[in-house]
Amino acid sequence: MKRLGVLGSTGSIGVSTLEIVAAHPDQYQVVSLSAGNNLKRLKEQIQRFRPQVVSVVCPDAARLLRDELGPDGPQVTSGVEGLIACASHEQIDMVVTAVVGSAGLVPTMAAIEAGKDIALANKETLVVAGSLVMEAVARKGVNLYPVDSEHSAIFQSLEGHQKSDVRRLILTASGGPFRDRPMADLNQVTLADALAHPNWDMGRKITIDSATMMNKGLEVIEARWLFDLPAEQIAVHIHPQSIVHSMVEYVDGAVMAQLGIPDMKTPIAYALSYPDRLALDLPALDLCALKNLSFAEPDLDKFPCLALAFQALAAGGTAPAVLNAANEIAVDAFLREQIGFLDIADTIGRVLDSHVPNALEHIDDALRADIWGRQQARLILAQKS
Ligand SMILES: NC(=O)C1=CN([C@@H]2O[C@H](COP(=O)(O)OP(=O)(O)OC[C@H]3O[C@@H](n4cnc5c(N)ncnc54)[C@H](OP(=O)(O)O)[C@@H]3O)[C@@H](O)[C@H]2O)C=CC1
Ligand SMILES: CC(=O)[C@@H](O)[C@H](O)COP(=O)(O)O
Ligand SMILES: [Mn+2]
Repeated sequence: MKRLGVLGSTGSIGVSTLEIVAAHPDQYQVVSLSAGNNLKRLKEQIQRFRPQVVSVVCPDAARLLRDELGPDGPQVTSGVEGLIACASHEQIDMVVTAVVGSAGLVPTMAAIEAGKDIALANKETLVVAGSLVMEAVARKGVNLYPVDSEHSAIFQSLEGHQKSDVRRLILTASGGPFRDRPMADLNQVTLADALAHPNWDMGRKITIDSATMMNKGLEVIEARWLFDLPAEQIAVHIHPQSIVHSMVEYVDGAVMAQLGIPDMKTPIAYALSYPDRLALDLPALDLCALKNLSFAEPDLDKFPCLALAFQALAAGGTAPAVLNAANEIAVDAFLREQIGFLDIADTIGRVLDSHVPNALEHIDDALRADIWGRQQARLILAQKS
């Protein structure tokens, strides 16, 4: 029996994780659940999974929930302290980090410091402080398994091989909803257009990241830290079908890939059950029905966010944390329909260009850069309105 903490249980990854748990009650038990503001869904999950501790963002919501659940309910916590409590409860073996954004960093670090294994969906954690997170993982001797589909594919394609034999990692990208739109049209696209991902059903923030291709930029930085390889050995290929989830090219020319239907349950389950495989009730990949699997270089002029991510990775130190912070603010403004699609990349580029990176020696350096990047992005957005 593996005992789980699920951070971000009310979101897309969180719900898929709990569906896997529900299908394998003899193998997984839920110790903690953390939500943001979706109390209705959290209450349903509490009924179903009977956790010992839960957290929500607002203290007022926590008070209401505590009153409603009564003395027989779980411990109800809130804010960052609540996330930390859900990440480090003594009975937890593994924490699934499915919170969105840099809010995932502090609880993920708390889980690592408490000796928990990590199933990492929250890519922003590695973007903001990858070197520090991976140093903590090594120091505490815990396991960190990727949930992100591309990184799970690379993890699987690396099994049984040596890092020194890798020529490059090839991350596949769908290209998002605007892959085939002329660049000149991108100033007119709507929120609804950007939320219409061609292949994946995901939360709103990552769906916009896919439309700008910042998602792939964040994933390049995530791969750099997860697999300890420099940016020069990480390539991105547009693969519209999202069937080949990513690849590893070896020095002898062999290319190892992982294929599957685009459903996050497969990589989530592998992170939960590694090195075993869980039986999942998913449709098989119908190889004979695949008429075309294509690959192409990304267009960095049309998708400047991807270039900005490479720029931040090359700058190092606090630059990726600033890139991520500016992206979170700009995407939030786009989701509120306060800015246009092209304003996202413009804002991030201007924030990044005004940043002089500092060294990342402590988690506080990353958190300070995160705050600074948010402030700068808000200033730029205020000038736009
Ligand atoms: N969805 C996918 O297929 C994939 C997602 N990922 C990554 O996984 C992470 C989660 O993505 P996804 O599930 O799509 O996102 P969702 O938006 O669907 O879910 C996010 C979860 O985090 C909670 N949350 C949001 N903000 C906060 C906060 N400040 N403090 C605490 N909790 C918060 C939400 O709570 P509530 O809803 O209750 O407000 C929700 O439970 C992201 O980092 C994403 O990049 C990676 C690969 C694929
Ligand atoms: C499912 C997953 O891992 C997402 O990160 C997905 O890859 C997004 O698709 P894009 O390739 O369009 O960014
Ligand atoms: Mn991904």
